[in-house]
Amino acid sequence: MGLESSDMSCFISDFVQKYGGYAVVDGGFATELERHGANLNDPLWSAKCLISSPHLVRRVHLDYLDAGANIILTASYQATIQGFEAKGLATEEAESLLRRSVEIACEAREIYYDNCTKGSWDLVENGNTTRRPVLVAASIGSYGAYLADGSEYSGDYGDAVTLQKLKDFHRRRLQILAEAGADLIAFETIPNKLEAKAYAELLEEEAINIPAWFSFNSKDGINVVSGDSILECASIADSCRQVAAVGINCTPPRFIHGLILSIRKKSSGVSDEDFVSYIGKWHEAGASLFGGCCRTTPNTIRAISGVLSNKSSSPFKS
Ligand code: MET
Ligand SMILES: [Zn+2]
Repeated sequence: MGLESSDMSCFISDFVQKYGGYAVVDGGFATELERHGANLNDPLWSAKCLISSPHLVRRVHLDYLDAGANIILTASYQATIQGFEAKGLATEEAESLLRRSVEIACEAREIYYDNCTKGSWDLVENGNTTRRPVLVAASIGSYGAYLADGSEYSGDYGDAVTLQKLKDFHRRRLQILAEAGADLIAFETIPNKLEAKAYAELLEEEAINIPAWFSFNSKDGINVVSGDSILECASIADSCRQVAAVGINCTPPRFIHGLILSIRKKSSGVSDEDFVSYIGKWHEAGASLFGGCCRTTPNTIRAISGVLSNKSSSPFKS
């Protein structure tokens, strides 16, 4: 898929507008892999399953689709060429695993579509029934995720990590994932301004022709984890023509409302009840993409999907 630049920045808003004013994103991928018995105690974390158990990756995508997600994120969050090479894989093998992460998500989507009993997920559009669409977002985790030292939650990479170093680190993976057949790129758990800038510059330099979303994480509800201003981070995203949405992930639900108000753009987002009790407020604050992250499960997503579909039948402020 390739889009004109104006189509890219409106891609998410057009999508949510067309399908009821919101979209449901999946929840914790690694969390659900572990629930199925995967041992992710490894520098590759969830991406380890791309090597050892691709069937489980497909299973987890299907769990989230069955739970009502209509945007699923690939298992590539912690999949990096450098990380695979550190395991002894050749560069070509590493690159093909990245492509595989997108293919597996697309396969799960096909299986899901095939299994949908007619009527259950159909939307009526201009009098015709259409299939409820599912988007595949290629996940890109931050440099800190590759380091596997928790620095995606501090945003502190040290002075040696420059803008150029981050761009060099991310460039090839971004190129591969953008050409692998995903509908969009999901940059997740962005902990600082520097990395947001690196992504924005790479999207431009590489002329990436699918849209992207930027998702930051926060531990105080005010700034991103590094202490950089969420507003400054969001404006880096805003000024990039390929960025179609800005949001928050892997952040305690109690912080999300304030952050949405700060960002004033689109947002994605731990007991299930807790999580779900916030959804209406987040929607009213202007968010339109709702999902989970670590420690959320298909049950969380089912509950979110339920709340939103009930709400959309009543007048909804946005
Ligand atoms: N999409 C990734 C996952 O759910 C994001 C993790 S945030 C540390 O495993
Ligand atoms: Zn997370």
